[in-house]
Amino acid sequence: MKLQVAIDLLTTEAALELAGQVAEFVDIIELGTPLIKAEGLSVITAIKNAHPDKVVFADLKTMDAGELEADIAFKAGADLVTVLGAADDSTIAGAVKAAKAHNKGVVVDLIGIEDKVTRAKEVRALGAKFVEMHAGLDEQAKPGFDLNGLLRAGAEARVPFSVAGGVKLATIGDVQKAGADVAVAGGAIYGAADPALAAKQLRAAIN
Ligand SMILES: O=C([C@H](O)CO)[C@H](O)[C@H](O)COP(=O)(O)O
Repeated sequence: MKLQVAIDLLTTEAALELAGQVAEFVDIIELGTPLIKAEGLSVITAIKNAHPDKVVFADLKTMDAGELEADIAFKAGADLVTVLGAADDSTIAGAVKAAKAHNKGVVVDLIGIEDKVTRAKEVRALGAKFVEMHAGLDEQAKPGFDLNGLLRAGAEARVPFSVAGGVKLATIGDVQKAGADVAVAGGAIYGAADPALAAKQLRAAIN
């Protein structure tokens, strides 16, 4: 299973610093949606230039204009971009078209989708490289939230998937047992007192 760090910080400077601390322990570096909104596509270029050997994941959460949005992110240096599962099939197909043109990939984020299993199969057929079983920061903050629903959906869908939703040291083993291809950890790394140690421990837990 691969490890993806989600950088939900707000400046390129802070993102570069965090990426520098944790890159050796992760496979994929995600530029979070708030970071891309704050800094623009230039943050993608800055991270790719600093870490050309890593997969750079631009969490665009595209909802429309799939081909156009994916194209500009790939041109900026992204290897993977996200499109929302709630988007029209034509939006997802458009992003996949751009990915094929650049030899890159589209990840479909199933945040907010009720029937994640059905939609996962549909978007995989449209050409998604993998789907993200995702509970966002707001959903995680609701009382009683846990990862189990995401893990069940991932195991049931039988398509390549990642899990994102507050994954931490105590839960990353469950993500791996569920058969995920990628575990995403944001707050567990960037919110830690020692992000490098947190990333190292997450990596060690899945090796
Ligand atoms: O995608 C995310 C969220 O929507 C804000 O951009 C997070 O990066 C993702 O949820 C992973 O972060 P954690 O949940 O803090 O692990």
